[in-house]
Amino acid sequence: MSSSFLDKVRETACQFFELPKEEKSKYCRSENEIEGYESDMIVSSNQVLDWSHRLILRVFPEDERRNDLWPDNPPYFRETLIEYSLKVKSVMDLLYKAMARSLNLKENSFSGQFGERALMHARFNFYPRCSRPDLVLGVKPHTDRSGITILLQDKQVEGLQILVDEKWVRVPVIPDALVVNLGDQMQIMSNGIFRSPMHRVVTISESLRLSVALFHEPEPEKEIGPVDSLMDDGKRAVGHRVESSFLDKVREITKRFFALPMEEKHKYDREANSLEGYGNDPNVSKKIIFNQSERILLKVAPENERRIERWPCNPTDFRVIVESKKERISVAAFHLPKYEVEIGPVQSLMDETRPQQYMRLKDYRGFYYDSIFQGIAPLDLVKLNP
Ligand SMILES: O=C(O)CCC(=O)C(=O)O
Ligand SMILES: [Fe+2]
Repeated sequence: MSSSFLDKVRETACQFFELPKEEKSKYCRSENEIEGYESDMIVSSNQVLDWSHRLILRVFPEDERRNDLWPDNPPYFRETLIEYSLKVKSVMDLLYKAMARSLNLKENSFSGQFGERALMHARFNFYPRCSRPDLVLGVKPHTDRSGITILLQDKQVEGLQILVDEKWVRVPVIPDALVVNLGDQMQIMSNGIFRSPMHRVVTISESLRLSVALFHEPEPEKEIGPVDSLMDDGKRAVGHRVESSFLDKVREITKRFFALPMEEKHKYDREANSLEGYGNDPNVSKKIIFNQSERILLKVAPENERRIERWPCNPTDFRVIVESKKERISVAAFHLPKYEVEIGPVQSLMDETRPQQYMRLKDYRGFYYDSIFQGIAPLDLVKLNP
């Protein structure tokens, strides 16, 4: 979608919210209905309100549009929303397929659950300036109930935050990027592998903020559920398609190896200049705190680079187990670019407002170990203008 088209969507929404109150109230939400225009801004002592105005409209199925609630003003509101929704829908279709493929599922495992009459709702959010941002939120913490939500954020003003490990993390404004959020129904269909994150919108006193969210969800009569192959007997998620009995074996040989007497484990010791073998953190700096843990690190692929003499023969099935599912367990877990290949930020993720943050580089290992010597985080070594 072109930058100018996304600007047009924002502009259209803005023009609606700028209409006089009486004009907007023609489209007011009635009690017990979802669609229409509404604002939560009546201040009440015992109700926690959202500091926002919003307009909610069902866009699909087409024959369920409440045309009486679609604004006539600005005049191109309708065509802009329809064009935008169709474009977003095709992005969503791609995402459902890609997410299924990433779990080795059939492409239609998720999209096939939505039905012919899947719903798409548009929610236009308008957050006025707020003199006490410490007291109110733009939107209270919630998860979306959708499959996927695609959010067009304000071009300049941040506000969205996501709860990650019990901390609120800001979602940055990247002009012309769309934010993809997964909703509860995606969490259900993926048997908990894809999460529907808790998020909220904070208010600020300096500027108003606008966002347009499109929510896509299955047709209400259709039963949805976790994709069969994402469940094993104990109904645990095994999206990686490795049977849980095999995972138990991996845990067991790992435990048995570490339970061996020290002399036995020392046979596989890491040599001074090598990463592979048994040991703990290389003791290279006084500044950093070492992990109090033992580990054994083995290169599994490429196959001809394995140092087989470092692979334990005890427990006897160690080599067989590590080897037998190599692609699924070890390679996927430690997948690195080839050391000779230069990597760097993707060009289209950099612009004037978000200049290049990290240098282009080859063989990150060098930086990684240098950083241990210097007692700093490795990413700080490769960050530009820290
Ligand atoms: O305004 C935003 O950035 C997010 C709004 C939101 O979470 C929602 O409409 O569900
Ligand atoms: Fe949301």
